[in-house]
Amino acid sequence: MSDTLARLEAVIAERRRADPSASYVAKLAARGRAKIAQKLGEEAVETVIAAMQGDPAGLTGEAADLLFHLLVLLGDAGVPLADVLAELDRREGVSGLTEKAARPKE
Ligand SMILES: N=c1c2ncn([C@@H]3O[C@H](COP(=O)(O)OP(=O)(O)OP(=O)(O)O)[C@@H](O)[C@H]3O)c2ncn1[C@@H]1O[C@H](COP(=O)(O)O)[C@@H](O)[C@H]1O
Repeated sequence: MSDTLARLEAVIAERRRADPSASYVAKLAARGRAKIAQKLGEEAVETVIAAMQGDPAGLTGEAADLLFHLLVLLGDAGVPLADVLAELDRREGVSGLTEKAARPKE
């Protein structure tokens, strides 16, 4: 599964340098990080809507759009996918409830 994401990360890194008139990734990169972040937010909302509508096919497509735009944003920010996956690995087996209970009191 993460092979697919790793391949997509590499494609995005390469396409960032392409002609914006021939590449969606290059066009989005040229518009800057705020635009990329806005697109990610829009895709997140569309994902939520598809889930709440009980539309599995729609949710699949929107989730793919969401992951793609997340990789575009990570690439723009210079954060490797491997770092995100390593963070998930680090959390593996630690209950979210246990982790939350162990947080310092504010
Ligand atoms: N996985 C994707 C992918 N998923 C979604 N999208 C595009 O993301 C865009 C999102 O749709 P929207 O209607 O929200 O976008 P929009 O109308 O362009 O947005 P606005 O200008 O209105 O803000 C569409 O243009 C989709 O085609 C993707 N574009 C590219 N890829 C991958 O990236 C590779 C490189 O793409 P290019 O950079 O275009 O060559 C491709 O080979 C694919 O592997």
